[in-house]
Amino acid sequence: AILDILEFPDPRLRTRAQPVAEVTDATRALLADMFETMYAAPGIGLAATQVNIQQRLLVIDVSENRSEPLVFINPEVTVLDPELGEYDEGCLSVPGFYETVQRPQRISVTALDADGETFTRELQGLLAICLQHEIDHLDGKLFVDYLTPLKRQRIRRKLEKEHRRQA
Ligand SMILES: O=C(O)C[C@@H](Cc1ccccc1)C(=O)SCC(=O)c1ccccc1
Ligand SMILES: [Zn+2]
Repeated sequence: AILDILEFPDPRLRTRAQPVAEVTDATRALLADMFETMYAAPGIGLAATQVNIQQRLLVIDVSENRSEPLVFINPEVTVLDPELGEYDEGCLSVPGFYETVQRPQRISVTALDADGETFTRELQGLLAICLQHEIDHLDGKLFVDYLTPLKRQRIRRKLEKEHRRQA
């Protein structure tokens, strides 16, 4: 099913998600809905917080032909190279805005997969950037938090106006 994506400044986007205690069939059903929702948006990532599920799980597919789905449950990141890279990030919860954000370029991640198996993987480039963006969502953080207060306020005002118009 395609799930509703919460939009900034919805306060529910600011909650800190809880660790997944056990990966069950219900977890896998949620992951399937999140992939369907992400591909339909379209997006290259989606965190459970964005669909108002406060669990530490996320999906990513940065491949050109949308054929490399990745699942990260209870992800833990360590920075391998502190050098920062810039990328014009977008966010399905902040539709229509792309802003430059700096993040570490090379990281290692340890997480559970959809079978509940632990894995560790080194990531770089867009995949590393996207994973950090998704983990921020699980911590109640949005990419607009890295912008100046003035830019963030302008984006909030434009989206609030859009939401009023749709009401
Ligand atoms: O809100 C999200 O988490 C999804 C977001 C992920 C992301 C994009 C860029 C940098 C970091 C994280 C998006 O997917 S926004 C849409 C987007 O970037 C895109 C959509 C279709 C094709 C390619 C990119
Ligand atoms: Zn986002």
